[in-house]
Amino acid sequence: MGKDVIVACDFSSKAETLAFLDQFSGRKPYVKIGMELFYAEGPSIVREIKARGHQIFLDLKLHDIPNTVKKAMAVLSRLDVDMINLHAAGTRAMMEGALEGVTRPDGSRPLVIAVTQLTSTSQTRMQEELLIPRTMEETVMAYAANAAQAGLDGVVCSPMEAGKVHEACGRNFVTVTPGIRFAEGDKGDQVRVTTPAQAKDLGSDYIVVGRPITAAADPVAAYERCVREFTD
Ligand SMILES: O=C(O)c1cc(=O)[nH]c(=O)n1[C@@H]1O[C@H](COP(=O)(O)O)[C@@H](O)[C@H]1O
Repeated sequence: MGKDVIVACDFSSKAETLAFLDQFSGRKPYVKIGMELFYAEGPSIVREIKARGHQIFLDLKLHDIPNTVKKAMAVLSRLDVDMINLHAAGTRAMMEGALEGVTRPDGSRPLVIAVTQLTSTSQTRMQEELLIPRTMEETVMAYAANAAQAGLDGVVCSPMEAGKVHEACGRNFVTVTPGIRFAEGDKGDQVRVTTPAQAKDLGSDYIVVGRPITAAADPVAAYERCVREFTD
């Protein structure tokens, strides 16, 4: 399962995104389309990038009452994406609704994964601002257990928690891990951060990498460095 680098295409226009992807010439990186690009361009950007031969993680982080999420997922299921996410904090009922909604009439569906605690959240902020009186690891593990119980395929977490998630939920339960920086890189707003090589050693299935690739002087070289560090 996995062992791939997903490139977060956090751009605000189709033109910028396609120009970015064109630099990869023959290569077809796994692409994440998030809120910025989806809100700017709508479903057509998903179809266009899919038609170019990329696998797509649609990252809209749904979080609402179960019925609303189920209906939204049913609409999104018409897009041929490979992975889609929602917030585990929406509870098991919401996650079960999402799974039902995203399953197409022929039984097929993308991988459905739940965001546990954002990689930009520290344990201190989680405890003091979100009033969750547990350790980060306990919280991520509890959310992962809920996601597994709801029938989801995996979670978004930091590489630091990936090993424990696999121990508790099984090797096939997918860990998708943002918060990736090169050793010399700037953390920016990320808090729970590792390098691609550390993510590999910690057992992540997929790493999600945005600015270390998109803002690099040579994005293709940065992508290739991620692939080398994560998969070699
Ligand atoms: O669901 C996500 O993809 C996600 C979850 C999370 O906990 N942390 C996180 O950074 N992300 C996304 O992963 C990407 C990370 O981007 P960079 O920080 O630029 O590498 C962004 O598109 C975030 O929206």
